[in-house]
Amino acid sequence: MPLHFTKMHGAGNDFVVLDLRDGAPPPDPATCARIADRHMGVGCDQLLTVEAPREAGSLASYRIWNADGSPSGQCGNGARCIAAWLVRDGAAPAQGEFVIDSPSRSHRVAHDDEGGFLIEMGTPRFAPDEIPLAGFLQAQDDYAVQLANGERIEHLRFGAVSMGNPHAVIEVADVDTADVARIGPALQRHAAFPDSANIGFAQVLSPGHIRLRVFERGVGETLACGSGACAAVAVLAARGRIDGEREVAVDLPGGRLRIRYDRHAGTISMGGPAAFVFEATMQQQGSGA
Ligand SMILES: N[C@H](CCC[C@H](N)C(=O)O)C(=O)O
Repeated sequence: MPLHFTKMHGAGNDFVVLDLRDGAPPPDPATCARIADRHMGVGCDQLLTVEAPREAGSLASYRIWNADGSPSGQCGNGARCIAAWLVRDGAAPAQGEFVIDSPSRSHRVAHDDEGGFLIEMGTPRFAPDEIPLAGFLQAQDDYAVQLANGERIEHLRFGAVSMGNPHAVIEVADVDTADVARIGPALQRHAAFPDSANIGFAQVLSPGHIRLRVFERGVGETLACGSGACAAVAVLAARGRIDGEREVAVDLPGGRLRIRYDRHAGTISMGGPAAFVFEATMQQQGSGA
């Protein structure tokens, strides 16, 4: 049965969006992975489904599957693309605010003045059992684990937080030379992260400006990670390395996201772009594809 989809991206983090508001079941994880495959399928970092609202006052809900078929509780760039998709569909207002809900919480959405969206991303959770982070009882600004690096053992320091999905944040002197491809998967596989994690590598340029690269759970390094940008600001603000009270510019390889951490309310909001790339219909691949 042909499958209609919309290809979108948020700062280069790309998505296949399916409209399942009629109640049709989402593709199983193996089919999600086949759709996400950049050679045998459409190709995307995540697959997003638009579904009926789960919370009162919400216009729609969305769910998230990574390129390997694994589900996630949050996708910041995906939230902006779902918002843009609903506005273009006429299901959300072209001005003013509205609410959508992800697997982890409801999100108030507003239009920004650059054609993108501001998304309330919720409260960062630092307690180890909320991340989850194993082997630590109390929330810390700084954790340390040992990683095997060939014959050597290296000590890695990081911050950790949940934005509805698990994140580690490693502060580096220069994101361009950070060993993302080795340290990212090694820390994901560490016993400290029983559900794996998205691994951010953050370089502080000033109290209001950071650079970030993210090795995402279920994908690998992406051009941008919205929840990762929120996680980096939360961890760095908790350490006093940036001024979370004002808007922080987070420059990722695919573009800039604007993050504000209201320490009094304890909530984080994210602003950034959402782009449509194409609409298409794919033949549902049978077995052997
Ligand atoms: N890989 C993430 C989901 C997508 C997050 C990212 N694309 C974003 O914009 O937040 C996870 O497994 O938790």
